[in-house]
Amino acid sequence: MMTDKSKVNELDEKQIEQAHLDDVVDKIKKSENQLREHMDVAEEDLKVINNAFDDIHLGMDGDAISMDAALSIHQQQQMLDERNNSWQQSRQRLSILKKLEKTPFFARLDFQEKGEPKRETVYIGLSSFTDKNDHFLVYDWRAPISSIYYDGKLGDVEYQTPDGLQSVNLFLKRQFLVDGGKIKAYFDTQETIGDQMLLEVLDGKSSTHMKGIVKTIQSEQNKIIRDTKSKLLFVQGAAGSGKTSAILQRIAYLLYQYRGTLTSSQVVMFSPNSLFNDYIKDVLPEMGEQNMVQMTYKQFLARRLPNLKVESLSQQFETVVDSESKNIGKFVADVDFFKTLTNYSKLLDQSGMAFKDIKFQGKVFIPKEKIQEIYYSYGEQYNLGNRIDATVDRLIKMLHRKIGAEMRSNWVSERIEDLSKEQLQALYTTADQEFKNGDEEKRFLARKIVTAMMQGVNKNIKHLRFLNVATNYLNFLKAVPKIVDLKKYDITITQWNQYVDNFIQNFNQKQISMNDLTPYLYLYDLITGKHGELDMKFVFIDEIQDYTPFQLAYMKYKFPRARYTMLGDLNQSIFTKKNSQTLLSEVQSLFETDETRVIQLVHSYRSTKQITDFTKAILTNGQKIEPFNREGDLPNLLMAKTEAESVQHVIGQVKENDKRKYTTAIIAKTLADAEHLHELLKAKNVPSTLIRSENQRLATGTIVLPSFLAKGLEFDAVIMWDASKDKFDEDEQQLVYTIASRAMHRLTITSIGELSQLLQRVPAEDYEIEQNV
Ligand SMILES: Nc1ncnc2c1ncn2[C@@H]1O[C@H](COP(=O)(O)OP(=O)(O)OP(=O)(O)O)[C@@H](O)[C@H]1O
Repeated sequence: MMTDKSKVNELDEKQIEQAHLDDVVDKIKKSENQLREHMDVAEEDLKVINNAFDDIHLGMDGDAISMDAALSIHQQQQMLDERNNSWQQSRQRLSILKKLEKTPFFARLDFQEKGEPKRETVYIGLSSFTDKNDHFLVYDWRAPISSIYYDGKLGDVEYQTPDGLQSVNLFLKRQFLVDGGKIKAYFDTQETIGDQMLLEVLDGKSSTHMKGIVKTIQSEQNKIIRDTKSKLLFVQGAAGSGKTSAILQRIAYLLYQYRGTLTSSQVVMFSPNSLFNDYIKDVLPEMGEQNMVQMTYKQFLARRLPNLKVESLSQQFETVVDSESKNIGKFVADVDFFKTLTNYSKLLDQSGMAFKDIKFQGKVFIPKEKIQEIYYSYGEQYNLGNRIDATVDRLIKMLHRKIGAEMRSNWVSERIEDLSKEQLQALYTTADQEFKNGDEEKRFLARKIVTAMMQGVNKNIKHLRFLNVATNYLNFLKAVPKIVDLKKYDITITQWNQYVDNFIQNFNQKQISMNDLTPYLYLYDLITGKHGELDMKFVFIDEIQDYTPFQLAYMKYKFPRARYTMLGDLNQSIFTKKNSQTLLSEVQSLFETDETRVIQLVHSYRSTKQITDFTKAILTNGQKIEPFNREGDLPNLLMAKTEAESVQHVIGQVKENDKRKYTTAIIAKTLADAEHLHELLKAKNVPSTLIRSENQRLATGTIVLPSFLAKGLEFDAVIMWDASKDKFDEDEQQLVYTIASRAMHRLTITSIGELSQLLQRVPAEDYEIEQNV
């Protein structure tokens, strides 16, 4: 209990803080005004320069341009760029100040540096703000000193500065809840970020876009955010433990830390699907930073093979694999297979590379045997990359010689004779081009015609179309049983041959599976000698459990100089199923041990304690999960006898959720299930939006979506549709877990007839059964 006196003190204290906040807001507003004036001036300048530009252009007659005018244009252009930049910067700063104006700071630290006589007080906010004497009124949350807000306890603490470790004695850590410039409450906390503040934040409603978490970053998350040493930072985190949140803050941190040397285009994030991209796209801009490059792994690869159709998410998810194919699936997804392919490519240095004829007008122009001869005429000191460059040079020279020969062929003379006046004019360099004699003119025209005709051949050579990548890949697949002892992987020769046949069949229909796509492109890169993207500095891979070790090895090859942050939840492997448990060790094998750091996040922040307890019980052999203490209803199970009854249950639950202002996502196992349910709801006049593909946007209101699109997302309320007996196989517990763990406040399970075996093992006290709703 607080005494009356301390209450009075607290009131006074709050007023003092409010007065300070008002003062800071005042200064921010002044600063905004100055910026606006500055922008007005820059805009005026831009207009003046632009007008002057027009004058110069008007002053130029014809194409004769004087040296003076050229210089003047150059100067004007420079001035234009400068003013433009300064205008852009002011605009950016202004938008940050606008945010700061609403919540100038969210924390305060009182401390004394070792060896300094005085105590200091600093305030922490979204961005630094200084008054005119360069005195810091607010420190950026990413500044070195701010880390003690997230990390340490009170007392002696340390933080990292550019000059090394700094020790301070921390007396006070205060958090503010600010809304519209008013301090609603403040909490003094002893430890790291207090639970009270976090509870306030987590109790809020979900939206179609993710929010930032700067005010309440947890100390374990802070480790991820501020790591600048590791080459590989591997984060295993339970569902809802803030992995995605932490990496977005990490990107903001890195952009701040390496300001001037790192741009947002040197940071790439691979995310599970495009829906998810849309979901997180506001987080960085809201922190005043630009978004990184963002794509899905499939987009990254498929853009290179526009003529091949790559298996879709839904196909990938719904393909039923028998145990034989599982072994092969595992084998071709492994790091060992990556190494096998790498070694095979070295053999191609000596012999065996397959080529295609270069054709011209449907006829063989340079036969593949000739190309092969050229290719292997280069000695051992050549590798695949410069061997191909040398071959291209030779082929282009051959092409030029062929142009000379071809000019004398009959079809060229005939073509020249048939040329109309207009066509002739188009070929001449100038309208009144003169020639010594008819022969010279004919030669000129013949060269023009043949060169134009050969343009295609020229392009094909330069684009390496003479390489037969498909045949090379096929040769490799066929050679596999000779290079690898397939028995070790429980694969028979017949099974392997069947697999190769399938690949061919698919390929002939211009289709390729996700599993085959990466090895195919890897071989492509090896034989064309393509370098990776050397400029990429940070690569983030979310939902790592859905990648195969082969794919990760390939990424490392594509971005050889980057630092990697990989995060995921081995409990949520919905595409690779059980194989993922060994993923960590396979990934680690790609990096040096002393460059690798593994961090585990075990606290789940998304869901109420009741929901987390329920979801935890689904996993028989899962990673560690600890619920955060936020209370809510027990998950409810609605059991129906018929489908019609179950639909009524869903409708009833949606209504109840609506009353509580919860948005509901109804998650069905497959796309077909989701479509079917959507129809059933429509027939009952219950409005809902069906999310059918990853290219759609999340809508507000009730949505229906298949499980594989729910990845990474969260909703106030989740209804799991049709968790009936035999709906899920034993090895699909991770999928069931993923679906259930999307719920923040309310989780409902429906079943028709008996309940799924996977849910029967959840202890009865973890949920309520409602038979007739
Ligand atoms: N430190 C924090 N402060 C406030 N909210 C947090 C914090 N950490 C996580 N959250 C919230 O918890 C929820 C889950 O976070 P996030 O989506 O980042 O988790 P995740 O580990 O990526 O989950 P999943 O693996 O299930 O996709 C989000 O609503 C996020 O805002």
